[in-house]
Amino acid sequence: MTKLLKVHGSQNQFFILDQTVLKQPLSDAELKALTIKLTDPETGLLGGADGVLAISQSDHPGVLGKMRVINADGSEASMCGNGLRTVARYLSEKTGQDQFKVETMYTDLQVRRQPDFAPGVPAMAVEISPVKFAKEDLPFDNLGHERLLDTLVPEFVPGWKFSALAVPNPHLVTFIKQAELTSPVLGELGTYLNGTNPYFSDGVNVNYVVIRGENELFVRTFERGVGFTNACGTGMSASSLVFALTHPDLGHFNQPITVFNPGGMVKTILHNEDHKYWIELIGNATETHEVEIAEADLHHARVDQNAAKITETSEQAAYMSFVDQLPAIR
Ligand SMILES: N[C@@H](CCC[C@H](N)C(=O)O)C(=O)O
Repeated sequence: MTKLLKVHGSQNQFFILDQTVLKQPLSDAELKALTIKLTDPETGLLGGADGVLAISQSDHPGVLGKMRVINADGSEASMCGNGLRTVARYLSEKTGQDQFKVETMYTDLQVRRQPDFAPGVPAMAVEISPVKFAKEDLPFDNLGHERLLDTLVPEFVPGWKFSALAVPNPHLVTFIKQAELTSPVLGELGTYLNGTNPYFSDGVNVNYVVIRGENELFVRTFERGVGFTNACGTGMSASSLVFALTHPDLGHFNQPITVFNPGGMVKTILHNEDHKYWIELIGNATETHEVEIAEADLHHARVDQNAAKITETSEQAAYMSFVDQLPAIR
């Protein structure tokens, strides 16, 4: 039997699959098929998830493992901030190390264990980088701009300003009013830019941001390959940076920024070193269930609830106590 973990960062939910413990690692096609099946809210396990985080060995010196991010629709993302925290915790507990690097699609990222966010809520800090604004790095096209930074884009929503950045997965950030958080426009724009469209050929994660005060935001994200999620770690990191660049009176570098989201809260810290931006993302890394399943079932994307042995941890109860004491997160 093989063990999968059901995990979340701000209730952005994933299954962790450690390919290094399998007799035969899943091929890319098997991984895609398994992800689509496992994450489906109807046919998946435990109500599905937003993606699968697959861990394999890294051959980079001093790096403890490699993380691949497979979105619920089977597409692959270059990074996942909430997911990286949970993979970092898993590798930390597997190896007994508290500070190390994890390989991701484009770069090796620093991670480190943090004091618990709240009683029973383990936390990790992860590096989000590199950060790029050029249109080729997202990519986007046909907008008449080389980059978007608080730029009116009437093609998206008349009167709304947008910023575009890769961290390194692609993000759009727009500041909206609290009352607009429930507008149908949010889902319509996310769906449009992640379907066939002349602007973002590879799709884009769309972050709707409400400024709550000094160093304080609320972010709702429509994720590429998924749809609306409870939270997006790279999205909250990208939104924090755009906040400080466009509202320097309210958003500050080198100080914790509190970012509320529909699934909870994280902290971000913005850095500008040698003219390069990077962001520290700090938040929970919660393991809610262990799933024991036959390796053959993983290879054949058979995720029958009855054929898997599922054990719940006590961590979700602790996480919900933490969320319950947060100021309104909607
Ligand atoms: N939820 C993630 C981002 C996952 C990838 C995203 N859907 C993409 O395709 O870029 C996060 O926490 O960063």
